Amino acid sequence: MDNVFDYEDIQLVPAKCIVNSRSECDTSIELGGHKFKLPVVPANMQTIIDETIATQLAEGGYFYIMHRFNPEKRVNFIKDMQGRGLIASISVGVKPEEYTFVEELATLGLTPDFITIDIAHGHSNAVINMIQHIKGLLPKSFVIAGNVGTPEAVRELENAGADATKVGIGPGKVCITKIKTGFGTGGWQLAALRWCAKAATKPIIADGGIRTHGDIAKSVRFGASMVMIGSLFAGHEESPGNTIEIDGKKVKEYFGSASEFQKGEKKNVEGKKMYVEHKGSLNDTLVEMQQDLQSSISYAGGTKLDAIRTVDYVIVKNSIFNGDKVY
Ligand SMILES: NC(=O)C1=CN([C@@H]2O[C@H](COP(=O)(O)OP(=O)(O)OC[C@H]3O[C@@H](n4cnc5c(N)ncnc54)[C@H](OP(=O)(O)O)[C@@H]3O)[C@@H](O)[C@H]2O)C=CC1
Ligand SMILES: Nc1nc2c(ncn2[C@@H]2O[C@H](COP(=O)(O)O)[C@@H](O)[C@H]2O)c(=O)[nH]1
Repeated sequence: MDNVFDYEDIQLVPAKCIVNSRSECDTSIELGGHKFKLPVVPANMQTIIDETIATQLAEGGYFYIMHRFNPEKRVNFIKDMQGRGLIASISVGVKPEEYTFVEELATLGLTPDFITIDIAHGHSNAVINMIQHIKGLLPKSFVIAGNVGTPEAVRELENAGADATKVGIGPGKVCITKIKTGFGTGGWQLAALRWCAKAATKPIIADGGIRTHGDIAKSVRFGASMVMIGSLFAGHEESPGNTIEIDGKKVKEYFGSASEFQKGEKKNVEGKKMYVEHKGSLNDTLVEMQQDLQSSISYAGGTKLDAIRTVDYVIVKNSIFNGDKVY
């Protein structure tokens, strides 16, 4: 791979505007036969989403993926969501008990609309076997598999039956994989996304490294159908993390799914905890994201997300912000 770059190194080039108002621009996206308001999904992490937020998002027309860290709650969660006519979107791992869980769902006649296989190193037989297990027992569930960082991995997971793949090894804000292992797409996530998207025949979800709303448009430009975001969604009133005060300022915790705070032990730790500024309501952020993305579409010279996919771009090597703070 040559010519690597990340979000900060790229600017999209404006094209002639064809709308009179940004409100004419449509940010919606289709995934798995469902239409969602934004190509954005909050990370399936314990300090980002819980059952209440999942319900709020589904009712509001947004995509969501529930995390897998309260495994015993999943059956009732699926029943509850589908009982209300909402999509059921859950996560699984690859350990033996997760195979049993998928069998239990099939026996109960429960088909989640979306199942995400949430594993650090998704290019593995463990994930391929789980994709095949789910597809054998729950063929109507839309399976998202990951995480990966290479075209080979995308092809293998797609060939195994995955309906979408999730790209991003190590670019996350609370990730320490790159430091502890020396591997990953941290620092070149956007280029890795482009590399993977060229090989993909099914949707790609870009995961990790989004620091500004403009990064969502850049992800779409380089091949993402959907963008998974953790840190920008941390710290809201509704966010599950604990709130504390530091120097008189309210902050909320955000920790990695492979951190010792999640695992309850110091074994194979590849995540850390941080505190983020308290941000107000989640809905306000979603509305602002939508407005910013509508503006991106207008700069792309179109009325729909697809307009962004073909815009020109320039590489400006870390100079976009010219030393300024982002906000
Ligand atoms: N996107 C990213 O960059 C990363 C995300 N994470 C997140 O952390 C959470 C925990 O992930 P994960 O540890 O995979 O899940 P689990 O702790 O559920 O581990 C799943 C299984 O995979 C094995 N495993 C984990 N990592 C590797 C590896 N590098 N090579 C071989 N086998 C492995 C584990 O065994 P054993 O533990 O014995 O090795 C275990 O049997 C997930 O939510 C994941 O999304 C974690 C790191 C990177
Ligand atoms: N290496 C690790 N990556 C992790 C961990 N927990 C979550 N994640 C990944 O980060 C993104 C969110 O990234 P952000 O930049 O938007 O904050 C999330 O979706 C996971 O893929 C972890 O412990 N270690």
